[in-house]
Amino acid sequence: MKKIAPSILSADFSRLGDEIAAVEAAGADWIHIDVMDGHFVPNLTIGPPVVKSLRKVTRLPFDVHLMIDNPDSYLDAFIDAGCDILTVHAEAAVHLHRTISYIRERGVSAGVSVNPATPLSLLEDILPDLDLLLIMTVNPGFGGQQFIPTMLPKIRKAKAMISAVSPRIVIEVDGGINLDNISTVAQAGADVLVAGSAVFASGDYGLTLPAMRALLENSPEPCTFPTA
Ligand SMILES: O=C(CO)[C@H](O)[C@H](O)COP(=O)(O)O
Ligand SMILES: [Fe+2]
Repeated sequence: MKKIAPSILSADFSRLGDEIAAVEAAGADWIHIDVMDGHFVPNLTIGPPVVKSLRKVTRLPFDVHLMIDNPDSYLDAFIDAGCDILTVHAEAAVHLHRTISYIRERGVSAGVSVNPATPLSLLEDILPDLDLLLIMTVNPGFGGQQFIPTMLPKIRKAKAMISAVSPRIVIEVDGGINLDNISTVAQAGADVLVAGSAVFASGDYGLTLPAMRALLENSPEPCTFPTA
């Protein structure tokens, strides 16, 4: 089954615990947590202490998207804070294979994200070592941006690459996903759909998340990872 991962970047930061509980009640599968450092991207968000305190609120998998330079310096802090999936940007990690290997050695699923301008070919040689490939469909840094339509063929290409090499790898798509395009994005090959503003600005999570689920229900590709 395809998964929906609301991004708390667009939640009310003064009530993050309640917001997570509300999207869980409405049917969220994962909680997507955007970490920004003001260097790799021009925005600042949250760090390990916030992730640690949110860990008390839910047992849903925490899908932590690191948009930070020098991610190796912070892997332990986010793993210790309780993330289940830890994704670094290919553009930010100098020794990407070492970084991924370390995340997996620590018992956490390892993801790599690529910006819209970064070719998938960059990952060709390490693809079998990934658990998750996160394709950015906006330029990272902010919620509420428009999906970049030229990313659709990139998702299809990623699906073909992964099917040939290691079909267990999950494809996650992040940026500008809403009720109008979620079905198309899923059919292109996305297993996990991140949605921030489309969920949290919708006013009624109990309507929006089931509506997204209904649009995904005909999606043919199973996603069995992780099971928590
Ligand atoms: O990584 C991100 C931005 O860098 C966010 O996860 C993403 O933008 C989700 O927000 P929205 O669905 O509003 O585009
Ligand atoms: Fe994200």
